[in-house]
Amino acid sequence: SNFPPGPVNLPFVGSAMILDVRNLTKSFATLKNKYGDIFSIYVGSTPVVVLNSYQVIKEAFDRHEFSGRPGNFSGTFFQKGRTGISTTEGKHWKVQRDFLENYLDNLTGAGHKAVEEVILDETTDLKSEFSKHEGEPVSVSYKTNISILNVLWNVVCGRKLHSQQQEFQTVYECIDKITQFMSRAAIFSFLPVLTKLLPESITCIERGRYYRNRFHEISEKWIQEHRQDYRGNRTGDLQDAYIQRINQGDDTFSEQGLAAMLREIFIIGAESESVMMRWVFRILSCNPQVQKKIQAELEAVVGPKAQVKWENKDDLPYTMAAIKEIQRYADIAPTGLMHKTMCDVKIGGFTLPEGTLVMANISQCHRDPKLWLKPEQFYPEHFLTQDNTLKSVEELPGFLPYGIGKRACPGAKLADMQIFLVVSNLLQEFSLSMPGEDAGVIATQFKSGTSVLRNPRPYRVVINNRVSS
Ligand code: HEM
Repeated sequence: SNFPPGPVNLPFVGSAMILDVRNLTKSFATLKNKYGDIFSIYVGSTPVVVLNSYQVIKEAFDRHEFSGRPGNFSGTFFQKGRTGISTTEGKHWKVQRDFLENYLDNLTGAGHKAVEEVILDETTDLKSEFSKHEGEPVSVSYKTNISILNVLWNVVCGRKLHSQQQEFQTVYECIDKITQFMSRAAIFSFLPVLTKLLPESITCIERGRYYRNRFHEISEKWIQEHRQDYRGNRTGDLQDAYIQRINQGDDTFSEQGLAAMLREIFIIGAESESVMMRWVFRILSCNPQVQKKIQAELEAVVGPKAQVKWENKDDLPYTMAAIKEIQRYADIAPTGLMHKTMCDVKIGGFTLPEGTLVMANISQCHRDPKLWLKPEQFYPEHFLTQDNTLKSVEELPGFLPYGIGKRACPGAKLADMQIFLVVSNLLQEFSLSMPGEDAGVIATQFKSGTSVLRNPRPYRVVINNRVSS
């Protein structure tokens, strides 16, 4: 009876008639004006509570009571059930998540040199690929995806794969097809009956299942190979560290759990990084003045030839501000992943029963005129103080590219490091521009959806060597 208010719930379609499903955040803005920061909508017959301001999102997601996860169709489909981190909750989720978070914190913290070397190595390969196509309009996705996959491969398997190798190509194809399928299938979480009613040509479930099964076989094969290599005294990569926990008999650690974690890293991690890099290249190529400022700063601080290192970031406030502004402006996960209440909870004067689905309107935070001077524009100065130093996290409420609280992305530091090293080292050598016929409109392919990443509209970029041009 004390449930958050919202628009009318119609049989079968829920609130769909009044929501613009291709631009959910626009509909949420209208509903926020009518109902306030906390309201509810119905997706099919399922109520979903939507949180619409930084304050309520932070208040909720910092609390364990909001750390549940619904067993949604896409997540459980690709994992063949609820396993790993993103689809589990309670003790299993906490232990598995702590393991990944600690592992990645160590990797990107004091001992970050090893992973930095791997990223820099990939950046060098990327630069030589770009050199081959100087002056031509090119699509950068495939090339950047190779370096993203190779870095993740190194983290989990301790080795690099050549992009020409069959195994690499198979993994690439599986990730591509599975993520495409999951984004299309998000609606089945709320209307599972559609999987029975619609023909395969629309649901594509058979195809999704085929790639899902192939990826399961591959992840299980990696573990068998690692097991055969492992002598109990090597803690080089993530699999070694995880196998050590299995051998110790630690609760919730198993080969199946490791396989699920590997799939999650490659599906959630690689795809998020890939989408973010697509925005990086698009936004930078449309903003030559910002590139010039980054290049001037790099030249003054690091010099024209020396490789930019992670430790340089503290002396490069403008470069860091531009990268953060890309993350805000791109707003790749407008509603993040859905949460669920673990018990009956109270928030903002409302009562949410145990098991209520909760969605954060992250776009609202990234576009809030109370938090950002020019919310609809790309403006790196959002992240700088008046003295041109980088603002601290405390000065940036509403900046949530990785979510917030108990479920915030455990891969954030690794992704930040990779974006910084790629952007800074590339811009030192190259400038990015738009092909002549490109009008420079920065737009999304689809405005937004539920648990779906926002991609930029397909584009090409011209890469010019700064010395030769
Ligand atoms: C630019 C890159 C990335 C972005 C923007 C991003 C963003 C996000 C967001 C918004 C969430 C949902 C948070 C929530 O549920 O409230 C999330 C969850 C997650 N991310 Fe990332 N992510 C990125 C890269 C990565 C990488 C590289 C990895 C792994 C190495 C990773 C692994 C995960 C996992 C396992 C979860 C689920 C956490 C949980 O349920 O406790 N992500 N990410």
